[in-house]
Amino acid sequence: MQNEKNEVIVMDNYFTGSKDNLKQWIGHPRFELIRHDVTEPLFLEVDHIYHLACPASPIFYKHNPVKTIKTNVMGTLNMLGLAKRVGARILLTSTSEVYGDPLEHPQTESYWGNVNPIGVRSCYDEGKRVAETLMFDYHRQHGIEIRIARIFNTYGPRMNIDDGRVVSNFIAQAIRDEPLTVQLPGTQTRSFCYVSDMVDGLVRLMDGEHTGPINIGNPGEFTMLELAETVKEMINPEVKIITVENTPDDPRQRKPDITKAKELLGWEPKIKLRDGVPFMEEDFRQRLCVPKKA
Ligand SMILES: O=c1ccn([C@@H]2O[C@H](COP(=O)(O)OP(=O)(O)O[C@H]3OC[C@@H](O)[C@H](O)[C@H]3O)[C@@H](O)[C@H]2O)c(=O)[nH]1
Repeated sequence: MQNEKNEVIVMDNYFTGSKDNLKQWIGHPRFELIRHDVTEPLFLEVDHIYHLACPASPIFYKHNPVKTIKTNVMGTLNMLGLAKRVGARILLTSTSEVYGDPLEHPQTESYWGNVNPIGVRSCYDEGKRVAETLMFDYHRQHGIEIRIARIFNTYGPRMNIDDGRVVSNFIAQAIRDEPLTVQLPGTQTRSFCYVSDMVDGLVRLMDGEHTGPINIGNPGEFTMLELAETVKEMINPEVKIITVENTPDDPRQRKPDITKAKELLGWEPKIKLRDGVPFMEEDFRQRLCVPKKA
């Protein structure tokens, strides 16, 4: 895929995305960039649609929950309408949040989840659940070719430094000599996937024969205290770790079962957290203009 001569059209409303991350492609003969909000219809001729639109950091998606659910419902309807009109294959990036606060561990794709329908996270987790429903209804009713990835926590260079998710927060805090803020109780777990592994999984899913849903995530599981200790040890052994209040409905555990991804896509993550953190540290140090201490 990477070396194919595809023409790529990127659509972004820049609510959380940045032009800076795209500037290297501007002017490329096979690249186009459109400022557009997915909640409005779009008419284009395409054969593959990667539907990734939606803020993914809890602080951003909770900032304007009505807009978040519109993005998931109207945005997905608009992209499915486009897929139907031009006969394109469409991939939805769903989320591990469809499992809510899971009572099964690790999470397999057949688990239906434990989700609060009226909570502060519902705009995102219920939004992505209805987006999955829309995908399957268009598939069954109109024969649209669909792919659904359930993405687990992902991190990597060029994330917004103030994104608010835990890996970027801890790395930025360690670089700035600020205490690492572990939200209570600190024993909650997450499994972190490096961005290049994630992209590889999404491309394999799009190009393969299986609709999904398929979990794409790294099964290496950490408590938030362990993550803070790891970042402290790797970036700034002097930094403090403090505990702070958590937010409602924070899932207590999360780890993908990736048997399906391995068997159906031949996909497995390659980069462990300890290998990925230094890449992100280097990028954040450059952007924050804080060189590594000698
Ligand atoms: O500074 C922080 C930020 C977060 N945390 C904790 O770290 C854990 C992870 O929180 P994040 O905000 O990074 O991400 P969450 O797991 O809550 O949500 C994410 O889940 C999977 C994706 O689909 C989405 O990107 C996002 O919704 C939570 O338990 C949170 O309480 C901290 O301890 N300190």
